[in-house]
Amino acid sequence: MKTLYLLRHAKSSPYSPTGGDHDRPLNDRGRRDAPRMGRVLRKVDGSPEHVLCSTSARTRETADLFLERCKYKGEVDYLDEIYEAEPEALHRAVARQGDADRLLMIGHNPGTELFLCRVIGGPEAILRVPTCALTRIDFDIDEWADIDRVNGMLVWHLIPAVINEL
Ligand SMILES: O=C(O)[C@H](O)COP(=O)(O)O
Repeated sequence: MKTLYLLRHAKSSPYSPTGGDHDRPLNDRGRRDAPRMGRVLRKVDGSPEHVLCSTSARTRETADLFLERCKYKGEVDYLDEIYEAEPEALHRAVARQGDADRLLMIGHNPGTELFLCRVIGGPEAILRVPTCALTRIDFDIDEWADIDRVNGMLVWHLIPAVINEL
């Protein structure tokens, strides 16, 4: 079995030090939510085995805060192809992964939401993915390349608005 965790970056600031979208950092809410969600993953399931992350500043900052609290000690693959990606590109990035059974991918909307809805076999917009939402999907497969073969099973879907009330 393979487990995929999808994390949309935490809330970002509209202001970029360079003027470019790629360089926009998180805002205060995002910096508060990302470590809280990392702690939740550590408590619920433990740390992932491997991490894929978009190269943007907001996803990198989310990864730093989330993974520190999650106590993840491995490598992070920062991939340009995840930045503002279509769901097909996210699918390709996951499908070529190797041995890790528990993979975390940190990306953007609308791609993350569309990809999630597709892999669980639902219509588009069956689930809303706000910033810093974290979702676990299990696949009854031995290789990530077989991700097309079965629908993923939605195990849980956590959003900061709920987590922050606990
Ligand atoms: O996930 C997203 O919607 C894009 O990365 C844009 O980010 P933003 O909604 O924080 O501006």
